[in-house]
Amino acid sequence: MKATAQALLILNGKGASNEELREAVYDMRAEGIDLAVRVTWEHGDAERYVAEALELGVETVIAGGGDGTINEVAAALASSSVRPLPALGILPLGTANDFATSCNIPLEMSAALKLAIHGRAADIDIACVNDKRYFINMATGGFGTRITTETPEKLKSALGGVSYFIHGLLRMDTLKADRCKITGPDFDWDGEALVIGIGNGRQAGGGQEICPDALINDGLLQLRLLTSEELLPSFLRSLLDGEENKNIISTSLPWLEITAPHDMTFNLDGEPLTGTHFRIDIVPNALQCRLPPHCALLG
Ligand SMILES: Nc1ncnc2c1ncn2[C@@H]1O[C@H](COP(=O)(O)OP(=O)(O)OP(=O)(O)O)[C@@H](O)[C@H]1O
Ligand SMILES: [Mg+2]
Repeated sequence: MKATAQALLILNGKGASNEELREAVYDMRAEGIDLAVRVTWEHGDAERYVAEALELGVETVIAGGGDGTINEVAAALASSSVRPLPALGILPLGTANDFATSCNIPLEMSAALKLAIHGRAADIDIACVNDKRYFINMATGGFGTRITTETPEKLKSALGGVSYFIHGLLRMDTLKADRCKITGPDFDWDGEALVIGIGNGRQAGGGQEICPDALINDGLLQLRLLTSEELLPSFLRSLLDGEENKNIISTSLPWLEITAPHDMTFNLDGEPLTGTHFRIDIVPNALQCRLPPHCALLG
């Protein structure tokens, strides 16, 4: 008979040398938890390990990494037809950890691993893009996109989440508005957008609350648009002051479509997708995720 693991941890190779994690894994095993660990080297590895986890029939698949790693694991689970699906656990080991932080998941390894294995699983939504890609946290276009795709690896590891913000400010000269059309149920907008945030979760770019009203279990996406009549410095100021800004359009929708005359790049949980047409649908209750009882993103 095949031995079954209770949990499989899919660890982004960038976090493989973390000693605190190693101890937390050994402690968990000492408690009798059958916890297997797999380490990724590049994009695509996580998907194969999710397939292995489904084959093993584990109760929990744990994504150890940043938003990109959570994205790969969540997408592989959401696109599977296996039922029941294992629950998703999260170990924050990325640079910004926007999803984990906004879900109040502890950053300390042993507490995070305990939650990932023993925590209560809540139904959560995921967003599907063009029927093939997914995001669990946020899709950003415009300014935010350039920040996250162009922040050099070295700056990222030296400064952590703050580096996105600083680097973004340094590159303000390269900022261009994207002309596009956005439609959804009872929603129609056409114009120049500086920043487009589509949130299942709330924050991106290392702690910036782009979609402050988003919930991960309401069956909706919060769309926030900064139109280009606004100058960026005053936008940043209004973000800091929490003021209402007349050039920010905000609405919540179960789906939306974006079309642009030229290629636009969206960042899906920090990983880029370029095209001229994006159809984004929320998939309600697509996954079960082990979250703290005080998770701010559960409605
Ligand atoms: N061993 C590895 N070394 C470097 N990159 C890897 C490795 N394994 C996977 N990757 C890549 O890492 C990216 C995901 O990184 P992830 O988002 O988890 O961390 P991060 O970007 O540092 O954190 P955050 O998104 O929270 O800022 C994916 O593009 C994936 O292909
Ligand atoms: Mg990332």
